[in-house]
Amino acid sequence: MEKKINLKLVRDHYEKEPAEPKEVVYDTKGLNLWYGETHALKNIHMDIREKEVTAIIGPSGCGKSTYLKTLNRMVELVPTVKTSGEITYKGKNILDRSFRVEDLRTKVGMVFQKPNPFPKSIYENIAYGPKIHGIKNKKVLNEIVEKSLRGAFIWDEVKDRLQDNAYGLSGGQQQRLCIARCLAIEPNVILMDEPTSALDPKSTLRIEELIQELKKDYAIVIVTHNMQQAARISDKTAFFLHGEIVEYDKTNRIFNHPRDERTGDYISGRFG
Ligand SMILES: Nc1ncnc2c1ncn2[C@@H]1O[C@H](COP(=O)(O)OP(=O)(O)OP(=O)(O)O)[C@@H](O)[C@H]1O
Repeated sequence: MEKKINLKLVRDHYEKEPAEPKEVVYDTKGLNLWYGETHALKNIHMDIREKEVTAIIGPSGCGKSTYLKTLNRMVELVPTVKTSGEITYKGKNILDRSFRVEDLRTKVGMVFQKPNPFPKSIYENIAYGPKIHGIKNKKVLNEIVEKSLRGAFIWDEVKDRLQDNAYGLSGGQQQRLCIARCLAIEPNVILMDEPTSALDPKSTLRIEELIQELKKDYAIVIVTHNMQQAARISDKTAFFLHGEIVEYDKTNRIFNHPRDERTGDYISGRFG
């Protein structure tokens, strides 16, 4: 017997899927990157949107960190690096030599695997960036420090010890301090390279909660080896393998209905 399709149900289903209204912050088109002879990124196409968490997953050496460091041009610190293709940030090609890297660094903050506070007071860690950008007024600096520490969920823990050295904080606190340091420059994007891999489960959970808050205001790109973390906190996931993107889609889709067998094998732990 012929099975009738209920068109109303089909329409309702698609209408529930919101169109993508969010602005594209980064658009990567045909990006290739070489470290000398090593072809580390191959024909990458990927857009990154505001107010979303984009996770990058894949086995060791597949190019995740390289891609992240290309987004703020940190990768150029390696002298043998060559690129082709383009990455536009708000419509401008950041790989173009005429694009001033300083302009990018004020809009794009980065958090690393190991917390890396400066060997200075908690207060100075936050005030440092704004001071470099010319803010001298003590009252304004105080406000920025408080707002940034509050934004990174760490104000209550440090408000009575702002002049203490940041090295006296726990690892999880140091990582939230580093996130607060990013917020102080009022970025649009926060890049995170395995930000919880050096933290205990409780501190990890706090950072994950913080990421969920931050995405209301920022585009967040996170490299993670932790599949549960990617599934819990990201809106979109890109699966990298041998320098290529195998699949890039909504996180739900990647984890529940991957289109490529290799994606399914990786997320279910069959390799990597
Ligand atoms: N500074 C460098 N000089 C030469 N080759 C490099 C350099 N950094 C990375 N590579 C190479 O580029 C490829 C991608 O490395 P990348 O660090 O981006 O991978 P990854 O997916 O982030 O790995 P992991 O999960 O282990 O951090 C690897 O083959 C790596 O050996």
